[in-house]
Amino acid sequence: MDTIATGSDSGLNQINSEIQRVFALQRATALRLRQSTKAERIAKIRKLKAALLANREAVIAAGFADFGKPATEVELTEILPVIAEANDALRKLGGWMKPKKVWPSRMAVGTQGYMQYEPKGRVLIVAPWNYPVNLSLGPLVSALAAGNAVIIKPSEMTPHASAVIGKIVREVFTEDEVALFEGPAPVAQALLELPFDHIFFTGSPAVGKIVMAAAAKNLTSVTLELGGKSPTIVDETADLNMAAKNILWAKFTNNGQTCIAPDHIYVHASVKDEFLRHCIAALEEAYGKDAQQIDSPCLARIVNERHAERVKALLDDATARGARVVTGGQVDAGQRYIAPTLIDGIPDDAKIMSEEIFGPLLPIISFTELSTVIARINADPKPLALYVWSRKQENIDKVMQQTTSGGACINHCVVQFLHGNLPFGGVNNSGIGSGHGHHGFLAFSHERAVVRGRIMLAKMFYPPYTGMTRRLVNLFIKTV
Ligand SMILES: NC(=O)c1ccc[n+]([C@@H]2O[C@H](COP(=O)([O-])OP(=O)(O)OC[C@H]3O[C@@H](n4cnc5c(N)ncnc54)[C@H](O)[C@@H]3O)[C@@H](O)[C@H]2O)c1
Repeated sequence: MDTIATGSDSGLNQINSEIQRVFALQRATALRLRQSTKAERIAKIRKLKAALLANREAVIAAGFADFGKPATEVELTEILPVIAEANDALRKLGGWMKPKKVWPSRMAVGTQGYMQYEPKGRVLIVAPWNYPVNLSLGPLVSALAAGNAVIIKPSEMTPHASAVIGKIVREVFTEDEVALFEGPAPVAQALLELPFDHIFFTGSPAVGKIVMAAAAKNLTSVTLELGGKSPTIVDETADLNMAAKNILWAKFTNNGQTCIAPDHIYVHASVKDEFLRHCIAALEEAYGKDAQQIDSPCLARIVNERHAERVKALLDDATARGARVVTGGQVDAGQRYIAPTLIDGIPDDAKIMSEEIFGPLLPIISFTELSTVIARINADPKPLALYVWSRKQENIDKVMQQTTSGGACINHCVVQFLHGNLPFGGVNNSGIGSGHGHHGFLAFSHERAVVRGRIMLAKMFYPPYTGMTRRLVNLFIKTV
């Protein structure tokens, strides 16, 4: 599929007919997979895992070729999460697949009820570029665990990663089981016209809306894993050294191009200077002093020129409006490099305060009243993640009870993604539904409600309706 040039109308027509052919082919497979056993699904996940490990060096090379990503970071953020997802499914799939019995409710006395987990059928996974392997193959594990036929559309922005993902998929699966179509947005749009049984999309809220609108035409269910601005709060009681190190690790891994990276920091005014000193020390320890950082082997690059310009424009806009660069700020357009940058004194109307940054810029905003921070967070679209650093339970409770976000960490950042027993997802603008572990299995399954009749109490309500029927209904209304 990747050999077809998608830039021309004829290329797009060709890929469109390929998409239709594979989608039609997957119909029979999806029907057959309804009866797939635990052993069959496990065999597929094992093969996928083995192929990923066998292609480990190629994945590392792709990460470097696409955006200069350090090998350790590729292993930590691209390979390890998929292996963890696969191992979790391998260990627990039997339990997940087993029908779950429920007690009869009062209205259903005399019956036996259970939930049966069925594969949704033919599912589409659309992935972004920032963790291309993790966010294609992670959901693929869940889709296979649930017994689906799958089409994957990776991002066109990381072509080397897409090529490796395609190679792995073709090594392990026949196209009726799992197929992959590379290409730009029109390829995704051609896929979105098809009546898939589920779409699992990871990307921006703007494209998420396009996906949901397209899905609505076929009443296809969606999981939308989106982005946004994830706020981080550091109060006056926080362990500033630990907070600085952890926040900067979470922010500058992948050069800030992480959906759950701390987007901006609210720090209590009384500890701001000390926190900044810890941040500068932590940056120097991780990447060297300001001018040396460009040569650090631990910093990835911005994915392409367009994004490098977008991030630089956010920085320029903020400084033009009076913001101060605390550290960083160096730009090397040729290398798509922007230094890890802390910015202070940003006016509220700066673009960086409303757009998802998705790059190595970290605004630091001081506060004196926690309630004003909470009000600001609640005035913005609901974030994907929220982080609070504090040793005061009252403050933690206040933040956790008065705000919302897809996920949250207290005295930690980003590890909610790695916690396989928690649902990973957003809320409204940052996403709909969730993935990972059992929640990923459920996203790709239909939870079918089944009732088996035993004692036929419903006959009390059969017509012809008599005074007795009416009295029984009234009795139920009072007692149910
Ligand atoms: N919630 C999460 O798990 C998560 C993870 C990673 C990234 N993200 C978010 O993803 C965004 C960055 O990734 P991106 O730039 O690749 O996102 P994107 O929305 O631009 O693209 C995602 C996918 O959608 C496709 N696409 C682009 N335009 C389309 C269109 N008009 N119609 C149909 N499909 C289209 C792309 O080809 C790509 O495969 C950020 O907002 C980030 O926060 C979220």
